[in-house]
Amino acid sequence: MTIDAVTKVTERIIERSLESRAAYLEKCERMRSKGPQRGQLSCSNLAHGYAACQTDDKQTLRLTESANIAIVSAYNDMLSAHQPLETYPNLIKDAVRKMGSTAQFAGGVPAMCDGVTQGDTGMELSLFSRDIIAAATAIALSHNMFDGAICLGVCDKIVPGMLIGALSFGHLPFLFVPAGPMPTGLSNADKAAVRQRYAKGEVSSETLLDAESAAYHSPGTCTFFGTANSNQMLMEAMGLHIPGAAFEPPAGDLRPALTVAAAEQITKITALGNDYRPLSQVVDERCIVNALVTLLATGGSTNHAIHWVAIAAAAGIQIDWQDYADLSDATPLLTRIYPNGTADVNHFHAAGGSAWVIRELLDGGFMHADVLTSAGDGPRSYTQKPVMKDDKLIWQAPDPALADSTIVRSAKDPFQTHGGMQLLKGNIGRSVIKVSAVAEAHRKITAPAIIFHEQPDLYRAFEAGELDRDFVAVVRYQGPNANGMPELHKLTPYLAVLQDKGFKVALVTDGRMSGASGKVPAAIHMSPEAAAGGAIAAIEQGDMIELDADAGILRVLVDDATLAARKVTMPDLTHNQTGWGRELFQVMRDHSSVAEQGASALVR
Ligand SMILES: O=C(O)[C@H](O)[C@@H](O)[C@H](O)[C@H](O)COP(=O)(O)O
Ligand code: SF4
Repeated sequence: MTIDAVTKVTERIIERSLESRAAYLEKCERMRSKGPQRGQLSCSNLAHGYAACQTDDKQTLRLTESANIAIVSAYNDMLSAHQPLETYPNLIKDAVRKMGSTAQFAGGVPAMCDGVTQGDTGMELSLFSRDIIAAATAIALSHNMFDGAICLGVCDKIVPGMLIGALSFGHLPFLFVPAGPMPTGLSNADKAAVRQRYAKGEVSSETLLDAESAAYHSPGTCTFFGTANSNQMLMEAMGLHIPGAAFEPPAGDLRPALTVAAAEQITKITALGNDYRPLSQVVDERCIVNALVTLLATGGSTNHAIHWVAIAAAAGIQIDWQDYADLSDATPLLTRIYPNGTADVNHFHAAGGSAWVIRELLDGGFMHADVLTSAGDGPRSYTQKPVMKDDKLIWQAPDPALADSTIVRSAKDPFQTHGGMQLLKGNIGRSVIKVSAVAEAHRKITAPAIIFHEQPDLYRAFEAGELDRDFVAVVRYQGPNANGMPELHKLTPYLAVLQDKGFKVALVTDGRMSGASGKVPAAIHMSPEAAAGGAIAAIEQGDMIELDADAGILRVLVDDATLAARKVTMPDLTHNQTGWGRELFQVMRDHSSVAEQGASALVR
């Protein structure tokens, strides 16, 4: 039985989405009704489609009795989280062939590492790379040779982009296959401490590099609960993984067994069999609410206040930040994983992991239990953890003896009675803040504004000693129309040093923060953005800004008439519109929707 607030928000979303959802489902039915995809192709199309296949595969593909599975992969050597994916396609092909079906590597999608681009120009392409990934996924699937698909991807914009692209083929079933976290190295807290010491000039860049290299040291996803690991948690909650695939490490025999299990499962759930599970039926309004509740219960990435709006829209479902806020008010915080605590995702997994969270949310009535999933039998199957027993993959409940109460809590005794995210309203616009990572003492601040138009301006002011005081950093012209809405996570060590010195500091921006950003209160995704004439552009040096995260208030203490009468001079933004590929993204900056609608140039 779902609790009232979850039911209320779900019904509100269904109501709001009636028309768009019906149109989406009609489109998917139109694609399905044409029958097995390759059966619609001409002889020439089909021959081209299997020209490079092995002879026995060609014979199988000439017929339409067995499934042909698309593999779409975000493999590259740049993302530690994606490097292990290199070997997965052949594992999948062999497993599918053993099922009497075929699999083809349908296409690759690009994947950017936000850790490599953080604070650098490349970060200005990051958000829009999600839409490029969505389009690349559609290009891979456009060959219409397929009855189902497996998507290999993990990181920030990649899973959202692949899911948006997959939803354009909602008549097909999909499974998402990750590679798992890297082993724990230098703890996230120790890494952050070295960064702060570097910001204060106390250690050399050599020492900093040693610390960063000890934190990020091998294949696998980085171990903070940022956007990538939030993706994995939400894929479990939406039933788009093989249960428990999220946080098993890349090494060892479980990971390949889970990948083979995904290959076997996808061949069973196509329209050619009798257990058809199209993506359009899995991703419905209740599934989206299950994802939001799980995000809020785990203090997941604020980027999902943008990505899941775009994903929902791709399924004809309309959600907004009030939905997040109302669900957050009703959802208990069940985990403390860095930046919301000191444990990392490996510790979380050992303490019970995704299975624990989903069990607590289902038992507490916070998640819809009666929904279709791509594997198992509804979300309840995702309350089990995979183990190898006598070389066989089986699932069992997490061991209660391992449930470390500093990392995971029951819904009856949570860390907080409300979730990790808050909607902020006021005379500057609408923004969001992740409260799960901000200490109570720092959630309320009234202080003068200091205006910045570029991240380095803040570093320079810090180094010049100009910031040793209470202030609210207003970092603007960082929205999608301005420069592609980069994450401003490089500001964290500087602001954290000032907070540790005892100053009351906060950040207000129309840009983003990383899912790994934490202890400094940051009102982000300000809509409308400065470059679109938002009120954030009219804030002047010294204006008093009031932020009350718990009350959901953010305002500049200037009367409306004065604020409206202010003349705003738009800074010259042309310098960040060319170089390092940015000229290729102008059309996306020009046509992006606002953050609260998913900040997309493709999905509406
Ligand atoms: O949203 C996220 O989770 C971040 O974009 C993350 O993917 C990025 O890599 C951070 O920069 C990591 O944190 P550090 O920069 O602190 O290593
Ligand atoms: S989690 Fe972030 S930093 Fe780590 S590989 Fe993925 S994108 Fe890069």
